[in-house]
Amino acid sequence: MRIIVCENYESLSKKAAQIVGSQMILEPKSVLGLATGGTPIGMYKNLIKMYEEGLIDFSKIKTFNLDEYYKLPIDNDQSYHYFMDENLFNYININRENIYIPNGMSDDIEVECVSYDQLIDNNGGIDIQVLGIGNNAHIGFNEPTINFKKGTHVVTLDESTRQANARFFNSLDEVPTKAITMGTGSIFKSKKILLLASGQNKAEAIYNTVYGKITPEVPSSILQLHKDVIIIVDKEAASRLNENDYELMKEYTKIK
Ligand SMILES: N[C@@H]1[C@@H](O)[C@H](O)[C@@H](COP(=O)(O)O)O[C@@H]1O
Repeated sequence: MRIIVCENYESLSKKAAQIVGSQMILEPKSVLGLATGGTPIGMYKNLIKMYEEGLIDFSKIKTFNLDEYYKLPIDNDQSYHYFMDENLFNYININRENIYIPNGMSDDIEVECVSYDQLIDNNGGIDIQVLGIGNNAHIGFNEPTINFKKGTHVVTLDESTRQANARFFNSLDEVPTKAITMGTGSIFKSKKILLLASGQNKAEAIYNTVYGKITPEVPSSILQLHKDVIIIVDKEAASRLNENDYELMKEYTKIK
């Protein structure tokens, strides 16, 4: 596990985009695993900027998103399909056929789950998976539970997750109660994992991710066993980590 602590959210976002961008430059046919939530928005802004400057090209890139709400129409402005269009896909030269997001509207959700994992495998697996983290240490929508789920599945959202995500909806009642998510197993199979966290409210989840017991009650703790994980956090999210365990990236605050 490599931990990079950035001065603030802005430098964290730049650093994350540089890591994803360098993967794309080295392998223009990369398969990217993408995340939603507030945290990766800054990284997406930086990737769009890098694309506009001609540094990176999405024409041969494939993307797989982690999750989607269950039975929320994709044209709803809170769906993750909508989020991805608004925050990345509408501004880059990605081929729409290369975008994969779980279909929470599927009439046969079991088939949807199995085929999503097969699609990832058939495309050679994910080269770099971007993750945010919930306050309760969920990754994707893998909530704290009694066993790590292997593949893509439907999950009932924790009340705390619904409350945290209610800020994007008009009211808590509108937040779906279920979601479809890649399993911790599907996430773990990614060749490289980039976990992003910003703010004091993520400090405990990051502490438990790095030092905690590996348990499905802290879904992100499984990352301790992965061979290539980079955690990028700002100072607030890193506030409970031991300084000897991380690299401080002061210089990234100076990049324009
Ligand atoms: N399913 C997403 C997660 O993938 C994300 O990591 C989490 C944290 O979101 P935020 O970055 O807004 O704190 O929110 C949602 O629950």
